[in-house]
Amino acid sequence: MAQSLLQEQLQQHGDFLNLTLTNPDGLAPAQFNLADGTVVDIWDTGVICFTPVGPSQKDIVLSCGVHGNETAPIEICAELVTQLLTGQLPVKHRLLVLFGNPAAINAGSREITENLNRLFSGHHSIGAGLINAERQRAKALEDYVSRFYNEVRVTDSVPRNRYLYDLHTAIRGSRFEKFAVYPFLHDKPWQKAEFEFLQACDVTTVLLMQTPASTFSYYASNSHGADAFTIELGKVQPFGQNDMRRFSKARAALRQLISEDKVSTQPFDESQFQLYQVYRAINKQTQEFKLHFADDVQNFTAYPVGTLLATDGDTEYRVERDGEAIIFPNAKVAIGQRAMLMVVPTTVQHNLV
Ligand SMILES: O=C(O)CCC(=O)N[C@@H](CCC(=O)O)C(=O)O
Ligand SMILES: [Zn+2]
Repeated sequence: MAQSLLQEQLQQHGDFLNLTLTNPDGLAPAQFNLADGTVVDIWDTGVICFTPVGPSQKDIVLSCGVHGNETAPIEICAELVTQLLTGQLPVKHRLLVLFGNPAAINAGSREITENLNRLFSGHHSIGAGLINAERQRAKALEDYVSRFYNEVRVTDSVPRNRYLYDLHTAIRGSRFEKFAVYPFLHDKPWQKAEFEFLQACDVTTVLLMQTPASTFSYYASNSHGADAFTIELGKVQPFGQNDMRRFSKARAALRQLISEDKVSTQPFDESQFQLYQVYRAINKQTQEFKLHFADDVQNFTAYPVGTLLATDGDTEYRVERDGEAIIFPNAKVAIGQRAMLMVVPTTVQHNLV
């Protein structure tokens, strides 16, 4: 499509998601300006960057569709991009929006060949000779994020803070409908301001990780020093079946984050949060891995000590500690990957700024 026609269509209808899904394998780079001077750069399919005219103190990355069937975050990001492109929402800070895995979104599936969210921090290149679309996309997404954060602008007098919010929905229901995963910070302190932002998004359950991971949020946090999170906004639903009212606070907070200097937040009060840390990760070792509870058991369900949770061949996994709760149980993962996390309540008082 000619660039002028593309620009006209995008500014009229703002349907970047449609453009992405009709070109899942790639899109030629394009650049144009919005009426207020904001520069719009399309870097690839599902990759769109907004640069405001004035100085910017924040570099914000919003991602969705890293798992193709997690539709609510895709609808939330598509709505934001539409509002920006059609001039309904001004952009105050530099913003990169990523629709992670367009082919999987088209297929309505979590992944095509491999779980994209296990391929970051270079994991896309581990395993000689293994090349597939998800590995290529993981590498490309890393490169786009690096390019975005490292861009030099003479108009910016202070260093810009980096953020990445990777939006997901979970396979199961959850005792706490919305929750965030705070990647391992290697002893750096957790950020009060980030808990406050999460609360503004209606997210008051946070899982504090204690080890590196191959996820997108850990990559942004560890490789770029971004305040980064995986945010689970609810349960997976097909397109059109999400009750968007359930995300009104998150949508409003994201709009404010993008278009205003400050997001309206409440001062951090730990008693308003449910904080967890990982007690142990259970990885799938064999094809016989089996969960011993029903598919409708919710994330953060705790069982009495001794309860059989899973078997993997001859290995039995039973509850070891009072309060130990399940999260992300999935028997269908590839061998060697995380099949379930066991989490326990914790506190952040000792390492918070
Ligand atoms: O519900 C599930 O089992 C998975 C939902 C999901 O995609 N979660 C993310 C969490 C990423 C993280 O640990 O930061 C994932 O598994 O990739
Ligand atoms: Zn996901």
